[in-house]
Amino acid sequence: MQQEESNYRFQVNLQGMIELLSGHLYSSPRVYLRELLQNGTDAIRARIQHDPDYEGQISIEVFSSGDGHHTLIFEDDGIGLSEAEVHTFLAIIGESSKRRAEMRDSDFIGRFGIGLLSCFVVSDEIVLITRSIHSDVAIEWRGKPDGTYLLRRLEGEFSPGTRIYLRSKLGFEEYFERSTVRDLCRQYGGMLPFPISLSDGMKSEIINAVKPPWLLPDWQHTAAPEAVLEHGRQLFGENFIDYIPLRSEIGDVSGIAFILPHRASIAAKTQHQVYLKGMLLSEHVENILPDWAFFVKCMINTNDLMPTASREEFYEDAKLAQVRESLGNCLRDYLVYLAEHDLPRLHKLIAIHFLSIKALAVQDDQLYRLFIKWLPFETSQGRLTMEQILELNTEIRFTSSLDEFRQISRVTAAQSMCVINGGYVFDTELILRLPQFFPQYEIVRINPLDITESFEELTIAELQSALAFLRTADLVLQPFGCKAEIKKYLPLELPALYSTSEEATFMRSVERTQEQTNPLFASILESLSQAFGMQTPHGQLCFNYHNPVIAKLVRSDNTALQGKAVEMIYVQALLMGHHPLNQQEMRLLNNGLLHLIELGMR
Ligand SMILES: Nc1ncnc2c1ncn2[C@@H]1O[C@H](COP(=O)(O)OP(=O)(O)OP(=O)(O)O)[C@@H](O)[C@H]1O
Repeated sequence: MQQEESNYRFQVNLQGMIELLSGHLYSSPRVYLRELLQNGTDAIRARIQHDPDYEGQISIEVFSSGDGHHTLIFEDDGIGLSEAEVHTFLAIIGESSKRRAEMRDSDFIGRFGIGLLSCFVVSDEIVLITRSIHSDVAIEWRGKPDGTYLLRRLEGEFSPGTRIYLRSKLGFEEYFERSTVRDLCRQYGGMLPFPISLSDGMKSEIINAVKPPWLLPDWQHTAAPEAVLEHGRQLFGENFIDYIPLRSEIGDVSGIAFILPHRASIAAKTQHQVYLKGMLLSEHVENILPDWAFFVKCMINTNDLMPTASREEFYEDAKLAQVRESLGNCLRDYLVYLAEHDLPRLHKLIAIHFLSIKALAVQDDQLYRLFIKWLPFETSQGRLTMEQILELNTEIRFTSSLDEFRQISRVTAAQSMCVINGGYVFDTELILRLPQFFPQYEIVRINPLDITESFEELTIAELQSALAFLRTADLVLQPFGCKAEIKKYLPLELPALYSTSEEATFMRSVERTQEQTNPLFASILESLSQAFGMQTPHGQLCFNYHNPVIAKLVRSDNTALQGKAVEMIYVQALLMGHHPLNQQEMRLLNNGLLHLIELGMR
């Protein structure tokens, strides 16, 4: 038997929708004012499509009724709504007049048809009085969060436009206070092109009268640089060192990038203030500039990027990627200009923001060629620019990790050997690219174990006298996976140098974790170290025969003293190389110290 089929319609539970929006889509109840400002602006822009000379405005009034509630009246003299439009656009969630074919939708900020619902987060009723420019009749619409609404035609004279009345919900009064409304209007609407007046019945003010100079046409030729920087200071509270105008035809983007007066971290992405068609989208947009541009803070307006429904970010699409590239090019062109025409300013910038420039030079040949000379690197002879390094050396030596650099920086410095620490971000990549631009230089990666090989050997007689000591040292060091060596090197004050390979440093950290972790993980790590074959010695302690204490120790016939001294020198060498100590080594240090104290007291 065939069942009869019936057609039903989906229903929307409006209360549920409001909870969804307020709990998940909107970051705060404050956005209700943003949505009102956006609808008012869109309505004026729609009216201008009919009358290009029209100059619209928005006015807001706030007052408190004696019962503790507050009321906000929001009025625009935009296009208004007819009775039929009220039924369609206000009563159907998701309907928006701004996606209609007859409207030039690129003028509008709204598009999803849900923004007005944000008013229910702060008010139990939305009362809207509107008259369309195409109709003589004004309509009153009263919407409730339970999904019902009342509609009536109003008698009397009304000029075209829309007025919205909101009464504060219990607990949401603060969002209606004059000072809050003023701050929110400034924050969201400070850059809107139409005047926004705010009044509390006693005092009235235009809250967006003063605009930043860079929003004026031709500002680059007319505005004084100090005035631009001063405006940046007021906006972001920083004394920026310079600014760069930004422009991208794709996305119709314009704005300004201020150069930060302090070093910025790559990890903490700079957040920019971004506007969409003059309305603040967010003060925390991170993805509008390339990753390397962490030395600037921007204020940007776009007329042609797609906001997400929360209206706090942009869709990560191909257009956004192109905008990012164009804005990156503005910054890049500025740097190139400085390199060619204004070196003092470039040096000032590099002194603070060399990391950004390194990030850029790594991926861009032209910038590499332009900037590499002035970029600073840490070397065993102190901080030097690449130009200074190239002047002093024909062979460019570097270590690829900070650990390795720390192991050898003191000894290499003492032999007047320049070794660059390639352990910092971008540095090894920059060094490896050198031969591409300076083929006359040879690049050598230094392994700390190689350094000891270049030290002066002991004479046969000296070596014979040191054999007993070396045997004792080997016995002491064996449990620590370390073998003893003895050579002559500078600086004299250094008694011994601990060196190890990168893999062995890794294995030391595995061993330390093994000590601290639970038995299961420890056994996994154990099998890992076996797989790496790390049971054989992986470190080397090279004693310095030039050091007077070592020379004496080698000649001593007190084996017990020699053993204790080797333990302490080993731990000291580890600490000097910034190698963290494991439990066994900690014990060695503690016992050794106590032993010394005891000796002193005897
Ligand atoms: N002040 C106003 N003047 C004229 N029409 C308005 C006004 N406010 C709202 N509307 C009408 O109500 C519709 C729904 O508004 P709502 O704010 O919910 O969504 P939207 O602005 O279209 O899109 P979005 O959700 O992206 O903000 C609008 O498309 C518009 O037609």
